[in-house]
Amino acid sequence: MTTLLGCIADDFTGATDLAGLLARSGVKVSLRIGVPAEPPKDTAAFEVIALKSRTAPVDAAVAECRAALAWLQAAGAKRFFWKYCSTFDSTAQGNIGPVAEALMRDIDTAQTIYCPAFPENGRSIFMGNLFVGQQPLNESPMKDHPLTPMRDSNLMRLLSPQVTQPVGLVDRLTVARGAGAIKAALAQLADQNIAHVVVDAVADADLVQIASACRDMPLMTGGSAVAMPLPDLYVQDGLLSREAAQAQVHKVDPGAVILSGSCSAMTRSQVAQYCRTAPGFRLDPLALAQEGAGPALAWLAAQTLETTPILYATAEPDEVRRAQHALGTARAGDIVEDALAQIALAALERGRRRFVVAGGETSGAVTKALGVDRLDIGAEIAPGVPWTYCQSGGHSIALALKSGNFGAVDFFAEALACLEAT
Ligand SMILES: Nc1ncnc2c1ncn2[C@@H]1O[C@H](COP(=O)(O)OP(=O)(O)O)[C@@H](O)[C@H]1O
Ligand SMILES: O=C(O)[C@@H](O)C(=O)COP(=O)(O)O
Repeated sequence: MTTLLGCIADDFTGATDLAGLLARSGVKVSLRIGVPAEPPKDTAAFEVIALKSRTAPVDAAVAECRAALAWLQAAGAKRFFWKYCSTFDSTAQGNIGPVAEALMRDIDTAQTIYCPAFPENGRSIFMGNLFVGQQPLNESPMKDHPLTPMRDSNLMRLLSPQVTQPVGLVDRLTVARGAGAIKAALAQLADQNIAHVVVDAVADADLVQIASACRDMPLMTGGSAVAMPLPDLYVQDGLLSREAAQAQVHKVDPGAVILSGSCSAMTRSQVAQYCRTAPGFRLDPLALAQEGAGPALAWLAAQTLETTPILYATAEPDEVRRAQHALGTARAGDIVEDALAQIALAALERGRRRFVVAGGETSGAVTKALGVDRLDIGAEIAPGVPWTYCQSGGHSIALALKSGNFGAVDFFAEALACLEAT
């Protein structure tokens, strides 16, 4: 069917997060890995294109997102959603702002909103400041992220250097007055030529009002949660019928592996918890730089298919800094991503069909290595982390791509149990 909402996500965990939240309403959501080479065919009402552009050079990220936009326009979409991290992961150069401005130019629209709030996962925005739980972003563990350390909590200050046009705010006091007040505030800001508007939200009810106010905007931007109300609003508006829904039921053989390249605080606890009861192999970037992934691959080969081993580069911030100092930040990340990608392929060759991957960049590397081009969305393990199903090397496989900070401490065991139960 004609695509109603065309979504572009800057990383793969973000894409499954968004697809999972849209799918909660029961509508069909299609998730493509990278910009499809073929013109649109068999498209869904909600199309999500997953890119690995979060930490790419600005020009490359902009070019890739514009290509994704062109594909979604060819699929018939007139409304678009630019999905980035609920912790606004970006550098002073981008890529959130430059991509938004390029998309606005191509779509020919003068204003967009920025709302990374995700209350279910503890991300809220008040007076333009982003909080992670009770901590301002810059005091949260995101201050130590290996690739995009977040050292400011103010979204207007973070966004301004990334864009050429003025940045404004619709604050919580306005949002609390509902969709009409939000619309009026946006119109007033548009009269002042404010192109980029951060919108406060501290609870799901705020997001419903924001989505309601902005549902006809050609471009919305944010985390997944502000897009979640859109399917129901489109149904209310008569744009979509519930019949579009289709349950995704897939059978996937057993044999699982857990791969973690996330160094986020939550992933560190999850890895430590899982290692208490399961075989684990720690990947050290310095050792990988010298001897490659050989020892990890040999270790994996010695594990029986009945156990679910974990291979992880997950490390404390001081260890990450040591590796980055010795190897350079980008190279340290690439070495780890490359090793985990090789390990994923070896696991597939050895009969493992269920993959739990922690980390957005890591998920991008693993998914690319597995040659996956389209994912179906399955059961949600934790808010923002669904199981997904796809084909790799002629096999049906299941992939759970976990954002660094998502999931509870038992996430890995829960993910495996969730798949058994479906
Ligand atoms: N021990 C380590 N030292 C340096 N970099 C690491 C280490 N472990 C993982 N990395 C890199 O850190 C980055 C983590 O990013 P990502 O996978 O997106 O996780 P998250 O979802 O937590 O942001 C990846 O590029 C990964 O390769
Ligand atoms: O919005 C979010 O927090 C996630 O969907 C997301 O983008 C996570 O990125 P990583 O933490 O890098 O996995």
